[in-house]
Amino acid sequence: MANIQLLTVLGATGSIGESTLDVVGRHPDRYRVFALSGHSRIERLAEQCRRFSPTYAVVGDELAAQRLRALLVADGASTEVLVGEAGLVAVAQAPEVDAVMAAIVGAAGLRPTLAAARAGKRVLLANKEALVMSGALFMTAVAEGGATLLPIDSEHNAVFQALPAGYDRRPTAHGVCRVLLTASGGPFRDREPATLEGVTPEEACAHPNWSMGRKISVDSATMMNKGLEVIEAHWLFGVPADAIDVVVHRQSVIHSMVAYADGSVLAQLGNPDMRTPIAHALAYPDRIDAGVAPLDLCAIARLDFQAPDLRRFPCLALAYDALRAGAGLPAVLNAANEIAVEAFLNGRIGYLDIARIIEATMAQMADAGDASLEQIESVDAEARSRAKALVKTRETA
Ligand SMILES: NC(=O)C1=CN([C@@H]2O[C@H](COP(=O)(O)OP(=O)(O)OC[C@H]3O[C@@H](n4cnc5c(N)ncnc54)[C@H](OP(=O)(O)O)[C@@H]3O)[C@@H](O)[C@H]2O)C=CC1
Ligand SMILES: CC(=O)[C@@H](O)[C@H](O)COP(=O)(O)O
Ligand SMILES: [Mn+2]
Repeated sequence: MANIQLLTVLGATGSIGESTLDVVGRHPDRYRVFALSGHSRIERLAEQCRRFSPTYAVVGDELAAQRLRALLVADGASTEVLVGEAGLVAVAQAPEVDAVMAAIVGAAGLRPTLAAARAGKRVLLANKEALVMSGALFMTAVAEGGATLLPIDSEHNAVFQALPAGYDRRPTAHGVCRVLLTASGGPFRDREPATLEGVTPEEACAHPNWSMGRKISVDSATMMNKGLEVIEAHWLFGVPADAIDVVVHRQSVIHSMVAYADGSVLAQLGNPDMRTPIAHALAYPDRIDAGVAPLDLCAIARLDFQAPDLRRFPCLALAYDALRAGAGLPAVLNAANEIAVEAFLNGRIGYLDIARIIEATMAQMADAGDASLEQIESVDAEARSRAKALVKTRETA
């Protein structure tokens, strides 16, 4: 029997957080929860505290902390409530913690995830934006902190499973030629761009295969999600942009592939349920029950593949551009995307404005650097402010 692992779940109230707690709840003999974090869903966080009795819960501000404390006192719970980024960093790097699930959405997760890496934790990385923003710095933190980095993103978890044991980010040394990331194509994969001007946030969030938070659902619709994943794959596996392909595979059954020098292509398959990569990373190298139904290939019957249409999905091309440009451009891309997606979800701009705003922000910040965390955060702040100004011009257009 493995030792009991003590876990911090950052972003516990979200889609990945809930799936993580579902898997953890199936294995009380393997996992205990040290800390949970939430942001707006305070009642849900209180319910999770009731179920998992963490030592700490973290929320964004003092008002939310007061609400949570009142709910916990009514339950007679002993969970202590911490506040803000300092609280997130504290529970990510606490000496007692073995593993940190990094499942906050967006740049808000950067500092706590970096703290977990620097403290040498087993980092279960869902928060792809943190890695996209700070790639070189983040991978240095993992190496210097002695952390174990395990990908949760379904494609990267699949690639990790298809790579040889002991893979050390040197593709040619291991006979790895290409990484093939599969993409569902999202809800608009069969639509002509000219028909997308007036699509609503609800339509964009209606992913054909996965149930996810709203930000990543819009990213899947624009295929910026795949663009972020190309950059994520570059940093995780040391593969250059030219050796990372995107293959549209509408069934989301093959989660990604690795092509080798001898012509072999290794794939990982499974039902589209995030509890599989979560359970894989939690238990690695063991295998545990994730509560996921077995894959029925005969019922699925066929698997389709096609090349992505970059005219239909300009965000994917912008992400390749940012990766090839290097330095701070991925952080600019990410920040502009976060602002544009939020504006779209709030009904302030149209769907097609998302790519236009990102492209214009990147053009304005072609010299952005990434030499330090402070520089990355200042690039992030400047890109947000420029993207917000562009949102204003499109709002009134
Ligand atoms: N969902 C999925 O299947 C997949 C997700 N990912 C990645 O995982 C991450 C999480 O995605 P997902 O679970 O879908 O997102 P959700 O929106 O469902 O959850 C996000 C989590 O982050 C919290 N949060 C939001 N804003 C802040 C903030 N400013 N400070 C601190 N915490 C905050 C939310 O709290 P609250 O809800 O209380 O407001 C929630 O716990 C993303 O980076 C996404 O790209 C990767 C692969 C698959
Ligand atoms: C589940 C997961 O990992 C998501 O990132 C998923 O990949 C979204 O699907 P597409 O981006 O392929 O539409
Ligand atoms: Mn993914």
